[in-house]
Amino acid sequence: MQNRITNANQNYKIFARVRPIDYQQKMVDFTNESISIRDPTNKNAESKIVSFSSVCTTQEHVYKVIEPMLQKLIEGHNSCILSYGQTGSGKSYTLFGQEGEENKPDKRGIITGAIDYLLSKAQEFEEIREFEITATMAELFLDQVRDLGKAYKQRDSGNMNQLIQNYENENLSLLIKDISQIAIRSAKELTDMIQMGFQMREKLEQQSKSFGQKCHTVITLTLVQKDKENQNLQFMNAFIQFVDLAGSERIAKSLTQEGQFQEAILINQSLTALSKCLTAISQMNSKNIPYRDSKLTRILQSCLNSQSQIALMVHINPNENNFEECLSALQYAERTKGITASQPIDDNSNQPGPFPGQDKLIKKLQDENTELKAKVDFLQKEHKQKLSEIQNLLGIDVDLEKLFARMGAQELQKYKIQKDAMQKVETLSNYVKEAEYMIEKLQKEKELMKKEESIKLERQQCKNIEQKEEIRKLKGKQQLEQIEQEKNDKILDTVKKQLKEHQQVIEKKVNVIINLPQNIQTKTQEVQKHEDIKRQVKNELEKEYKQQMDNLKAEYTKFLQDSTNQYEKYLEKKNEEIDHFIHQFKKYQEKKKQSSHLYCYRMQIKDMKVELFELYDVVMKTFRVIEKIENGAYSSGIRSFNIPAMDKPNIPTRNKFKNLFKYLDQRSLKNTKLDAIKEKLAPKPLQMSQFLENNNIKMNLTKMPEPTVRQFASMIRDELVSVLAREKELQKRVTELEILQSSNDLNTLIKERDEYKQHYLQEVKKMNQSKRIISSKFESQPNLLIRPLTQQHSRYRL
Ligand SMILES: Nc1ncnc2c1ncn2[C@@H]1O[C@H](COP(=O)(O)OP(=O)(O)OP(=O)(O)O)[C@@H](O)[C@H]1O
Repeated sequence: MQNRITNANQNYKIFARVRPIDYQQKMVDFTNESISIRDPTNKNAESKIVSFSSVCTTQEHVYKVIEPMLQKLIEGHNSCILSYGQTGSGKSYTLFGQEGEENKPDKRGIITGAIDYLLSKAQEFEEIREFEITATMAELFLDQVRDLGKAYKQRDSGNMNQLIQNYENENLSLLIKDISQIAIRSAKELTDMIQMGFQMREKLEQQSKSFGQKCHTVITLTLVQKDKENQNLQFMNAFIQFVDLAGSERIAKSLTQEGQFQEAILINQSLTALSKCLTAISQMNSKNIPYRDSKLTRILQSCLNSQSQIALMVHINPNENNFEECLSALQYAERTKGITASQPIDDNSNQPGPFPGQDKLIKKLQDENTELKAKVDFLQKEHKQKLSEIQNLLGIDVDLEKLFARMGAQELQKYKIQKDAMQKVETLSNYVKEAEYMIEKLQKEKELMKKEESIKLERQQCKNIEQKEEIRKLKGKQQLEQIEQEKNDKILDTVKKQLKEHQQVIEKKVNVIINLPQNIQTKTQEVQKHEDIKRQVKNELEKEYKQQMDNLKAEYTKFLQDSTNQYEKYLEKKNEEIDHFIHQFKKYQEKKKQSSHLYCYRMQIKDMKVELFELYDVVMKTFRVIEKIENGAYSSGIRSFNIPAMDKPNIPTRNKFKNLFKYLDQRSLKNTKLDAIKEKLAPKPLQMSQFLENNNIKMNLTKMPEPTVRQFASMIRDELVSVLAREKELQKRVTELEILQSSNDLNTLIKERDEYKQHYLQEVKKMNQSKRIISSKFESQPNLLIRPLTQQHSRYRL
C-alpha cells in the first residue's frame, strides 16, 4: 500500500533522513524518494510506503537539497528549515553536524554550509553589493522564549553564573525584539555562538532540576543587502530560520519519566499546531493558517506562509523498537500534505464479522462518543464565551496578544488590569486545552479498547466455530444451540464486565480532571501549613539564639567584673609595696644623711682643732710680742711701754683650758718623739759591697762561673724581695704605732714597741736560718763563704 504525496505549493518541500545504524534491520527500506516501513512484530503486516521530495543519506546530500533555498534567500525570500523526528533520530546532526568537524563537507551541518554559502556570495558580489549577516539563537521551553545568543554576546563579561540565573527566569516577548543580534563575519563566529549557547543551556540543565531537556531551538540568519552601484535602491532584507524541533515521541513514553508529562503535552501541542499550519500552507490556504494555536507557530509566523521557502526534514531512527515513532513521523509528514491515498493507513481488511450482541455494544460506544463530544463542545463554548466576556469587560475589540506586544510603558499601566484578565483567560484556555487533550486521549484509549475487544471477540468467535463443529458432530442440533447460547451469554457477560471496568477507569480519570482545582487548593493549603511551621521554627530558633546571646553577655560581664576586681587587688598590693619601698628608701636616706652629718661634725672638729692651735699660736706670739715691746726688745733695750695688766691678754693656763692643753701635749709629743722614732726606724739604703762586708760575706765574683753568679744573684734578689716585703710590713706597723701614739700614752706605745721588737727578732732569726740553708747549698763553692747573721749584723739598729 502506498500513499502518494501531492502538494499544491511548490515552496514547501518534505525531505526524509534515515539515521544509519550499525546493524541490519528489516523494518525500514528506502529509495531516493520513498521510505517503506513494516511492523517488525507482525510477519504478515503490509509495508507502508511514503514518498518524499528526496530521501537524504549524507550531510552533503542534505546541503544539496537546501541550497536552492539559499539562492532564494539572496533574492530576498524568507526561508525555514524544520528538523523533525523523535529524540536521537539525528535532527541536531543534520543542522549542526559533527562537533569540531565543521570544515569537512561530509560532517558539517547545513547551518555551517549556509553561512559558507552566504559569505562566498558576499565575496562574489563584493563590488556591487554590501552584505550584512546577523544571527540570533533562541529556545522555546514550556512556552518560555529565551535568548541563547546572550552567552556569545556577553562572553567577555565573565559573569556566566549571573547570566544563567537571569536566563532561567527569562521570557522574551513573541516579537523577540530584544534578542541578541550577533554580527557574523566568519563561519567560526557562528559556530562559536551556537556552541556557547548550548554550553549555557547545558549548565542550566545541570543546575536547575526544573529545567527539562526537550525544547525547540531556533537559529535565525538575517541577510541585509545594499546595492553599491545604486545607493537609492532600498535594502534587501530576508532571513532563514533553522528550527531544531523537540523530540516527537509519544506522550506515553514521557509518562514514564516523572515531571515530563506537562513538557510532553506542550511539545506535542506545538508540533500539532505546526502540522496544521504546514497543511494550510501546502494547500495554499494562506488566509486560514492557525498561527495562534501555539507559541512555536507564532514565533515562526514570519516564514510560515505560502511565499516562504519551507523544508520539513523528517528524521527516522530505524531501530526496531521505534516502529511506532517512525510510523508516527511518516504520518506527520503526510498530514502536512494533501493525501490522495485510496485507503487510509490504518485500513484493516481483517475486520471481524458481526457477532451476537455486537450491535448493542456498538450502539453503547457510539452513545458514549456523542456524550463526550457534547462535553467537548460545551467546554469549547464556555471558553469562547469567557473570552468574549473578557473582551466585553475590557471594552476593546482587538487582538489582545498583538495589543500587548505593541504597548509602551505608560499604556502598560493603563492595560495592566486587562493584561491580568488576559493571563487568567490564557490559564483557563490552557486548562481547556488540557481537558481537550485528556478527552482526546480517553477517546483514543476507548478506540484501542474497542479494537482489543473486537480482536478478542474475533478469536472467541473462531473458537466458537471450531467448538460448534465438534459439538455438531457429537451432539444433536438442539443441544448444540443450547450450548452455543450459553457460551455466547457467558462471553457477553465477560465483555459487559470488562466494559464496566473500563468505564470505571474512564470515570476515575475524569474525576481526577474534575478534582484538579480541589487538589491544587489542598496542595496550596499544605504549602501554607509548611510555611507556618517554618515561621514557627524560625521564631523558636531566634528566641533560642537570643537566649544564648544573653547568657554569653552575662558570662562575659561577670568575667569582666572578676578580672577588674583581681586587677584592682593586684594594683592595691603593688601600691602598698611601693609605699613600703618609699618608706624604706626615706629611712635609708635619713640614715645616710645622719652618718654624713657625723662625718662632717668630725671634720669640723678636726678643722676647729687646727684653727684652735693656730689661734693659740697667734695668742702666744702676740703675748710674746707684747712682752718683748715692754722689755724694749724692739727699742734697743729701752723699756718705754708699760701696758696695764687689765689691758694685757691672759696667757691660757692648764687649769682653765684643760682640753686645749691636752691637745697641745699630744701635738708636741707627736712632733718630738715621733720624729726621733721615725729617724731611728727609717731604713737606710745599703750598698751591695757594704752589705757583703757587713755580713762578712767573702766571695770572689770574678772567679765564679757565670751560671753560679746568676743563681746567686737571683737568690739574693729573692731574699731582698722577701726582706723588703717584711720591711714594708714593719713600716705599716710603725705607722699604726704612730697613730696609736697619737691616741695612747707613751708607755703603752713603748710596751708595744718591745713586743714588736721581739717579733722582729724572731723574724730576723728566721731570715738567718734561711741564709744558712743558702750557704750550705753553696758549700761546694770554695770562694763563697756565708756567715750566719747575728743580732749585731741586723740591718736595723734599734
Ligand atoms: N546521519 C548520521 N550520521 C552519523 N551519526 C548520526 C547521524 N544522525 C545522528 N547521528 C548521531 O546520533 C546521535 C543522536 O543524534 P542527534 O543528537 O542529532 O539526535 P536528535 O534527534 O537531535 O536528538 P535530540 O532530540 O535529543 O536532540 C548523535 O551522536 C549523532 O552524532
